[in-house]
Amino acid sequence: MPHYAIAEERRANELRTVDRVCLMRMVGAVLGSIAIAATLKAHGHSYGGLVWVALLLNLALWPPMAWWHARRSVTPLRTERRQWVLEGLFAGFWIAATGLSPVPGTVLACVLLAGRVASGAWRILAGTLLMLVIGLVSGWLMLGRPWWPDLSEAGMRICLFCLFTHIFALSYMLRTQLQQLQARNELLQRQNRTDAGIELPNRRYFESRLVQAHGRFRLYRQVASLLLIDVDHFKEINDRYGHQTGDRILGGVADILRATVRSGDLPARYGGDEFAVLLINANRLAGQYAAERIRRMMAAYIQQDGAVKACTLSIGIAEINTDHVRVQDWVSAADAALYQAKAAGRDRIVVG
Ligand SMILES: Nc1nc2c(ncn2[C@@H]2O[C@H](COP(=O)(O)OP(=O)(O)OP(=O)(O)O)[C@@H](O)[C@H]2O)c(=O)[nH]1
Repeated sequence: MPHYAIAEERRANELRTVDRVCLMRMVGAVLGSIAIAATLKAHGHSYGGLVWVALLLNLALWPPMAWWHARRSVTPLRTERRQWVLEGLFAGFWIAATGLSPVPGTVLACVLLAGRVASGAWRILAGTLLMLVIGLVSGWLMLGRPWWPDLSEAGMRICLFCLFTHIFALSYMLRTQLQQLQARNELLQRQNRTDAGIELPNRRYFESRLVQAHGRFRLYRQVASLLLIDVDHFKEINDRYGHQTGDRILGGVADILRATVRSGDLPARYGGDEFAVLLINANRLAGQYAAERIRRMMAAYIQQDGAVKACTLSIGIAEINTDHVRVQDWVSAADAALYQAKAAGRDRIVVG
């Protein structure tokens, strides 16, 4: 992937995170404002209207402003983290404004800190806590040291409702994120074991399955056969008809392999113009039938495609046996059979 594409993908990921954070910020701002309003309504007459205006601005302006600022930034996540720290100041102020009342204070602290803890950004968390203390102390002094330890039952209920809703919303968001991460992980795993050109399993994955089949034979004597398949004179096909035609023929071989094997078996691209098939519960005779089917289908495909005059396959087969102490011994046996098929004139099957 070119460098600029990686940078673009990273930015797109960061913007998605900014959107998610903004959503949680809006939820937190609404719930926090409800808890603050419930407390102010009971105690905050001394402040006058200014504190309500500040609350309204904090609720209505801050989340969209923070979102807009982060999205416009060259480094959206870094900007977002700075905003997280700044929010500590706001929360500290509101904890002071609610007279250090423990219940709304807990709601505000939870709304502020839970997301930071979930993201594991410990330095940001430390910065946020510092700002919270600064906001709390300066706000408390500025507002005349309000001290309202008691809260009405109705206020308490509202605050508990806000706390519950926030925990619920955060859990739901984390669950959604986890699901997306799992889906992405599965996609990466699939890509990691697939040959991108022709959508067949790649050699690395194939070899891991060979190891399993070898282990099952040694433990339970479960028989298996390995087919190594090579396109004959493929270099000539490339040279004569061009690489695009060559690629199409390789795609055709892949389709044939996919169509021939049973569900438990595994076809793979072994490298270049070489393919492999692992046949589970198949002895050499079953392997030979499968190989013949593949050769017949290849002949039909070449005739139907019409792009090249002739293109054949050589196939070496090895059924696993007790001489194959290592997996490599089994592969070497199939390789030797393939070599014999080539040496004997190609377009044939040799059972090792
Ligand atoms: N078009 C195309 N060609 C490929 C690809 N991978 C490998 N090749 C070509 O496949 C050819 C393989 O040639 P060899 O295996 O050396 O020999 P061959 O011509 O097939 O002859 P024999 O195997 O001896 O019958 C090389 O020319 C590679 O460049 C691919 O993905 N697409």
